[in-house]
Amino acid sequence: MPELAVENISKSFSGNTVLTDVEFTVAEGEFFTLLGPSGCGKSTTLACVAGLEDPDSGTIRVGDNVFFDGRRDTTVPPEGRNLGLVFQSYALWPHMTVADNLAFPLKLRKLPADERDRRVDAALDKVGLLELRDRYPHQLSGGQQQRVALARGIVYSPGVLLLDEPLSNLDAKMRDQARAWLKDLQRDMGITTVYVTHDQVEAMSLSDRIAVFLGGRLEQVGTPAEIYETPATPEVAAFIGRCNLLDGTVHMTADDTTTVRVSLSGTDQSLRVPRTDGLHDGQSVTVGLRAERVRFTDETVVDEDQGSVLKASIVDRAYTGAHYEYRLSVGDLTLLAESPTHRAAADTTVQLRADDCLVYPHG
Ligand SMILES: Nc1ncnc2c1ncn2[C@@H]1O[C@H](COP(=O)(O)OP(=O)(O)OP(=O)(O)O)[C@@H](O)[C@H]1O
Repeated sequence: MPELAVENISKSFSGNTVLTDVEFTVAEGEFFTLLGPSGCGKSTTLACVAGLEDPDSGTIRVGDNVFFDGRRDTTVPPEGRNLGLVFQSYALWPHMTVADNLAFPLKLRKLPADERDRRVDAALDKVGLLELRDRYPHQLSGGQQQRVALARGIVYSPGVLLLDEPLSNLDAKMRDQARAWLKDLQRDMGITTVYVTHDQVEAMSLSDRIAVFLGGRLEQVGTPAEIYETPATPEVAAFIGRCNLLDGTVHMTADDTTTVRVSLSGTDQSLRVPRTDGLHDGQSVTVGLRAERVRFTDETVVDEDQGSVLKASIVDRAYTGAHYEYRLSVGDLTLLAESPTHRAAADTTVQLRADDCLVYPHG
């Protein structure tokens, strides 16, 4: 199966720009997720790939098959793209049985009846619902309806499977089960998949690679580990997980070999961050620091190559079951921390490893 290439697509609705130069490729058999907050343009991107919307410019193709080319005014209608589509609302036809729901797209493709039956049963078998083939949608649970919708998405062996928040109608427990099941199905079938979600845990656990969308632009494309460990911008860092963003100024001396000092705005305390080529004395930076990397310590000093300790006060703590979430104040700054341990004292010190600091120079 060839790769899906989306090149420089832009889109506005009534003069309101919702996509700007969006560009990504999805490799054969890859599970690729479009992740971002509500309204950032994920569904519009998927709709452009599906042919339900036309971009204003750019190109979309699968291998040599051009679906859309803004320069040539080429656009292939959705039914000519051979894509499987599954939406959040399962959109099953209520008056048709499960089997008829699946057979319908095959009828549209004019497949003979015996071939239709064979494919319907094979798809239902894949999602583990063969025995429910003669039921109507209202006789199924939400999770079963979602599986039928997925079976309908794969029944005609599409080149690419497009899924728009397919699990978000399920309760939390069912969603966990469905996620594992969906991942297994995708891997077994080796089908190239584009998945839309605003749920970062879902994106991290399902995807080979994630494209992070913010405000109609693609901020970063990478593996879940890349996105989490080395977010390209402070905005991506803030969107994924719980990340502190602290502004400050670099103070560099000739003795600084591995780390440099950053004096933080809002407090008279400083951090040590890795010395990198792009940094110079006096430079304004934003330092990103994940909440779970803020560690309570009883030490008051630490080797400068390792990082820093800050004096902090605990303002608030919440027990989540897996860990405690702390809100700390450091001068006028607020610092979020996560820890499995309970700290009772109001005043504390926290250790921040230089290697855990994500440094974003301004301008
Ligand atoms: N048909 C339309 N007409 C006008 N504006 C639209 C249309 N479709 C989408 N938009 C706007 O485009 C922007 C992006 O919408 P889109 O549905 O792609 O976002 P999303 O990231 O998928 O959000 P959600 O997770 O809430 O579905 C939003 O501001 C939305 O209001």
